Amino acid sequence: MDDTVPQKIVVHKNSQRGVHFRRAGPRQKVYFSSDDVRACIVTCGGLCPGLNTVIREIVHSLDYIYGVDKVLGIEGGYRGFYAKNTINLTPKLVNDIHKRGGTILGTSRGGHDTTKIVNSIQDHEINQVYIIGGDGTQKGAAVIYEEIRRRGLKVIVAGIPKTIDNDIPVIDKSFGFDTAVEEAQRAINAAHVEAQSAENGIGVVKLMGRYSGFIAMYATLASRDVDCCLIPESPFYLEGSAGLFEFVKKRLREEGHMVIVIAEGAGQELLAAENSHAKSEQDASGNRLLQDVGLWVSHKIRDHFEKKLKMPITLKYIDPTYMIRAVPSNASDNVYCTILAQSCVHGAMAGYTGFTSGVVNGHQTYLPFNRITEKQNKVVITDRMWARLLSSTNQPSFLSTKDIIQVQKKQHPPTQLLDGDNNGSAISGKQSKSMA
Ligand SMILES: Nc1ncnc2c1ncn2[C@@H]1O[C@H](COP(=O)(O)OP(=O)(O)O)[C@@H](O)[C@H]1O
Ligand SMILES: O=P(O)(O)OC[C@H]1O[C@](O)(COP(=O)(O)O)[C@@H](O)[C@@H]1O
Repeated sequence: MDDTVPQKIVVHKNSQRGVHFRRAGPRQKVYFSSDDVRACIVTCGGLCPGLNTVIREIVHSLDYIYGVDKVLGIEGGYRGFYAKNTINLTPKLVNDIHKRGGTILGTSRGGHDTTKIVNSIQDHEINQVYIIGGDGTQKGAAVIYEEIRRRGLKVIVAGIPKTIDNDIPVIDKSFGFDTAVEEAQRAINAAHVEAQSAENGIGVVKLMGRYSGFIAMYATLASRDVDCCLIPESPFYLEGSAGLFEFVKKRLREEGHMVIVIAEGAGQELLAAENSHAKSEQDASGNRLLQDVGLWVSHKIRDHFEKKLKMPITLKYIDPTYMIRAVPSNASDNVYCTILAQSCVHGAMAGYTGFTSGVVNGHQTYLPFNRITEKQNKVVITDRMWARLLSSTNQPSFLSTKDIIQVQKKQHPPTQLLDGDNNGSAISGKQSKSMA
């Protein structure tokens, strides 16, 4: 490895602007002339609008800006390095792909075998690896980077963070999130039309958000047709005077119809309590598989109103989750993907490695992988945005004063985001993943 440039990454809180970065530079420099670059791109984890746009922009930037024309696409996620063929990515081939959802390279969960992956990188004589994916993927990228260093290879590893859930910390937002919020409006609108047209009509819409309710929160705020938004960060309950059933009854009495938006990770503890023998299952990457809370809450509401209260309702449950995830990125996400991809290529061509490309407080930064994998971004239910949502829907907060104090303690740990300080207190929704 040629010259090593150790840099201290300082992250501090600035009262005006939140988290702010100084000299957030990665550590190694690995220089190449354009003629020598042989790059590859891989996409891993769940789908997200904008993946194709990022692939397109990496290929275009490498070719148009730096004259690099040897770019391989690794098919099918990490396991594609050792189990599949590669494809040559040319500017012409990728020209129109941003108009399509998904990823032209394919993706997968599990299958991260570091030795096989790095062997394959060596066999293909690849010296720039662009890795697009969520926190699991970026953890995988960090391991590949360490193995490359251990073997003393002259190979750059650069990441671009992806998750539709917007739960990657530090960065301003994840690409694809805006598109997801926009697309969710169509489902909410359909639920509203259905509910409005029936007697005691209730529309229930499930949106993605495994551990965080950002899509549900922003989709609710954007729509104005939503009467109640339920997210993983804000536990809710059904019975009692401040519970969901009572609120539904009140809204039906006042308005004659209502719409509930529920993030897929909400209320999982209620389902688990009812189903205590059910084995908790995981996907190939070690992510917990969720039970269908939308279906569950729909059944509960039906049972309560029709069987217990003998009150007729018309409930329609809409699950648009995969339809939302499959759409192409919208205009603003396309621009955002372009910024991330171009900056990532500039970083790699400037010789940096072991970084992921992200926008922080409006500034393009290169972040070490661990910065974005050590915790997860969550909706802070004692912050203004959630308060705005509560005011907008006028739904119950489902919280007592004691709960609020506990939430504040949990969500505002005393330590600031200074280097090394937050490792111990990191919250991880995907703890101790088992590798496939
Ligand atoms: N801790 C880890 N170390 C190495 N690889 C990992 C780790 N966690 C996940 N991966 C790999 O990253 C890929 C994507 O992870 P996954 O959790 O499915 O999606 P995401 O990247 O969107 O979080 C998978 O191939 C998985 O094997
Ligand atoms: O694609 P799968 O395996 O069904 O996973 C669905 C999950 O993927 C997500 O869309 C995003 O998860 P990742 O960030 O891990 O890719 C979640 O919202 C959802 O729970």
